Amino acid sequence: MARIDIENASVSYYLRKRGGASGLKGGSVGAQIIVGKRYLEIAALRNISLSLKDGDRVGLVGINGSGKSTLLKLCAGAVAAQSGRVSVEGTVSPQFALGSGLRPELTGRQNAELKCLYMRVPQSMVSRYVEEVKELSGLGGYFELPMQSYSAGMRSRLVMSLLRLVRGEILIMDEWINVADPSLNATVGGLQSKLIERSKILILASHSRRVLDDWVNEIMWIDKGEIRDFGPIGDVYPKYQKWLTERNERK
Ligand SMILES: Nc1ncnc2c1ncn2[C@@H]1O[C@H](COP(=O)(O)OP(=O)(O)OP(=O)(O)O)[C@@H](O)[C@H]1O
Repeated sequence: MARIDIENASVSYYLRKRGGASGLKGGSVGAQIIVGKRYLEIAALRNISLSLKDGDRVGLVGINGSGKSTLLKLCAGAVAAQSGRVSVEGTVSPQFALGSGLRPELTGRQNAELKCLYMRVPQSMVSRYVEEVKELSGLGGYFELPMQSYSAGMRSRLVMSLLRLVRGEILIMDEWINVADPSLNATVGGLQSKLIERSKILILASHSRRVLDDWVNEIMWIDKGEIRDFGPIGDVYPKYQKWLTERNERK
């Protein structure tokens, strides 16, 4: 049984203030910037409440900077709420930031081993998983060379293949991964589908209606760090789309 219960949670990022406050007034995207004496506060999420249980498949929509990734991070325990309550039952497997923490001086294999550590892969399964990452990546001998010797496409192959390390009951995805190389696309797509089918709760942020239609049944619309609407995809998505169109016309 997996559950996510969030009550009235707010998350802000704090930045040290440099220079004056002029020019910091709102743009058309992003959270409100609150100017303090020494710090700037970016109020990324404000009073969020939600309750998810087994079988829930939720898509997050919202324009750039509305707070989708921050909400995913909150559910994954990667950021803390400054106020409110967050309770998560079940193993969480974030798919976001697969490429973060990789080190160019290490080989593909060493990076995959390091990633196993970050993603809490049980020790007994590490060598099998690393071999599977190697197989998936198609990098062959390059898997044993430092990542700094890879081409951009080879690096992205390594990152995509790390998807094999994602496990858990609660699957948290920041965008569906589409790979530039068609020879890897079907494999990565298949891997993502399998992960979703096995998960108990799915939260997927995406700007693509097609991806959302395929995988979620409910939509949460986030705007300036607040939940603007939450419900069946057929109800909420058209409202969001209409709002987007009107917003673009006003520009
Ligand atoms: N590490 C950070 N430090 C400071 N501010 C941040 C940080 N991460 C996000 N923010 C700010 O928090 C707000 C919400 O950002 P978030 O990344 O959650 O939005 P998003 O909806 O996922 O955006 P996008 O669709 O562009 O990926 C934005 O105003 C952003 O500038």
